[in-house]
Amino acid sequence: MQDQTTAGTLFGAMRANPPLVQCITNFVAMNIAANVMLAAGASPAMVHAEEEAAEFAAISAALTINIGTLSAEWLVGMLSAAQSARQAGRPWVLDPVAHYATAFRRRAVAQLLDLQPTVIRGNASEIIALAGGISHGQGVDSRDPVELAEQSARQLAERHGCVVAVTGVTDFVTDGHKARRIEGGSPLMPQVTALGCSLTCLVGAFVATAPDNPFDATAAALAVFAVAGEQAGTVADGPGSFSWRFLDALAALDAEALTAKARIMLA
Ligand SMILES: Nc1ncnc2c1ncn2[C@@H]1O[C@H](COP(=O)(O)OP(=O)(O)OP(=O)(O)O)[C@@H](O)[C@H]1O
Ligand SMILES: Cc1ncsc1CCO
Ligand SMILES: [Mg+2]
Repeated sequence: MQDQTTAGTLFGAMRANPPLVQCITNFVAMNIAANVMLAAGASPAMVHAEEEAAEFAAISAALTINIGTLSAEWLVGMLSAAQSARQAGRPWVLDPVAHYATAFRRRAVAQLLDLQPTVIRGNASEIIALAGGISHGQGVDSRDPVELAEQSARQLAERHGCVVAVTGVTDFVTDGHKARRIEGGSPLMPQVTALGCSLTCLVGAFVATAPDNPFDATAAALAVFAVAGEQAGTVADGPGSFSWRFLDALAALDAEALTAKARIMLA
């Protein structure tokens, strides 16, 4: 029950003081991720240009970087923003979308990892490949179960001194020592594009709220998605209505309901 209470408390604190989160995400995710952040109670800003990304990171409470639709220009902005966040002592979250697919992405992720993300959030195929394992991912879509990525996540967390979250049917989060599984969500979630990217932004909002406790902050963000996703899934007719019902469920969720409904298990 302690983890559920912590998640509820962090959610309440985040909503009471909406953090400014700089989200460098992809063209597909930008709109849905901003709406997810607003519904959850955070304050997102999609700022990526190389001319201003670093300056903006210095005034943001957290930064999130997602390489979904990477270009050379965007990569310059990402690297300078991550450097700036580090210098300012702010947490930052990496979403290594399909990093295994091309040499350009692999190089970009290696450069970003050198800048020590606070949290890495990916699907199972991304996390397995990032730890050096053989994954079956196809483009941005996972083709591996979360259970197979758990050991990779623990290795990555130890190697990079960060929190690693793997999402899928049951999510997994670890800091290399402790670990939790978060149950919930809906099979409709992977049918709607960019919900994982949106979750990465929400992890940014939670680590902004609890920068000294990225493990519990990440678990809380995963629990918010698990509870809202499960609620939306029970009433949705398909991916279209799931999309708006999920936003409504997020907006209606509060700290008490999260504490009562979150299923965060020791792993
Ligand atoms: N089959 C499933 N059942 C329940 N929840 C799921 C399922 N698949 C994914 N989710 C949930 O969907 C959310 C997004 O996770 P997912 O692993 O699909 O991210 P992703 O592959 O990075 O997505 P994208 O790249 O489209 O943004 C998480 O909250 C996760 O728990
Ligand atoms: C579909 C898609 N293509 C690049 S990024 C993205 C969003 C899901 O990761
Ligand atoms: Mg993804």
